Amino acid sequence: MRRPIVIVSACRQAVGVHQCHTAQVKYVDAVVRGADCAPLILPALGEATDFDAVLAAADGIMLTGSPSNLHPSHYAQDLRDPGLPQDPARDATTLPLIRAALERGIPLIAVCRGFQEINVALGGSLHQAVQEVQGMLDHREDKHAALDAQYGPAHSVALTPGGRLSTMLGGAATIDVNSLHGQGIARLAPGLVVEAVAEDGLVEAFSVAGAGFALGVQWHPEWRITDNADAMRMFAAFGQACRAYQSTT
Ligand SMILES: N[C@@H](CCC(=O)NCCCC(=O)O)C(=O)O
Repeated sequence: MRRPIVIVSACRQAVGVHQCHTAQVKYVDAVVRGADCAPLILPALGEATDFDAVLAAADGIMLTGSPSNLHPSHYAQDLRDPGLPQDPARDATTLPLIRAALERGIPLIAVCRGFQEINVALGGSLHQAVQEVQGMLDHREDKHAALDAQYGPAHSVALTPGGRLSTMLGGAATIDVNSLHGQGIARLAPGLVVEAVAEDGLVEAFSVAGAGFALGVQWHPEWRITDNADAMRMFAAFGQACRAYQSTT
């Protein structure tokens, strides 16, 4: 039997003088080495995407992180800091893709921006700068530190007892996670089930109620995935869900 095909979301950004569709190697590697699936990078074509054709080929979807932010018009707010990177082509690709994938029951795993995209696609909202919200921690990385420090453990999250993520991780109550984001969940979308929260109450992981496998995390399990037993378990469970979905099509 062939490996399940996992669609990996891309960003649209300039590399040198040219516009490119980009997906970081670590996200693609997580699909290969963590989930044992075959990745296909989906360009950020927005409305020009043939969603039916893409979803007919998909056994799973991986929504990646990105330095860019979702445009706040998608959750009815004005843009507070135009200096931060935006990616409207990615917004116009991933938001409809998420809704259509959930309708079809295609397994989803989402990291950081991808996690925020699921919340917004389903009607939730974001804090545009978590660190400016009273009582919240600064969840951003030190951009001057070495990469291993930026992606190293930053804080713990409490997992929902008996929840899908805790169960996936052998009943763990807390895990240490890295943290590289300025935005975060403000209003949780209807239908999302909290799977983990940070010390300041920020929702850091959720699943989608009633969906076969649809898990989003605010942290980066894909970083050095083969060295991270929890991350390998998460992606193995995702790969299993993709194989189960593939067997039904
Ligand atoms: N820009 C958003 C999303 C954060 C995010 O996805 N960070 C990842 C950065 C680079 C990487 O892909 O590793 C925010 O700031 O909240």
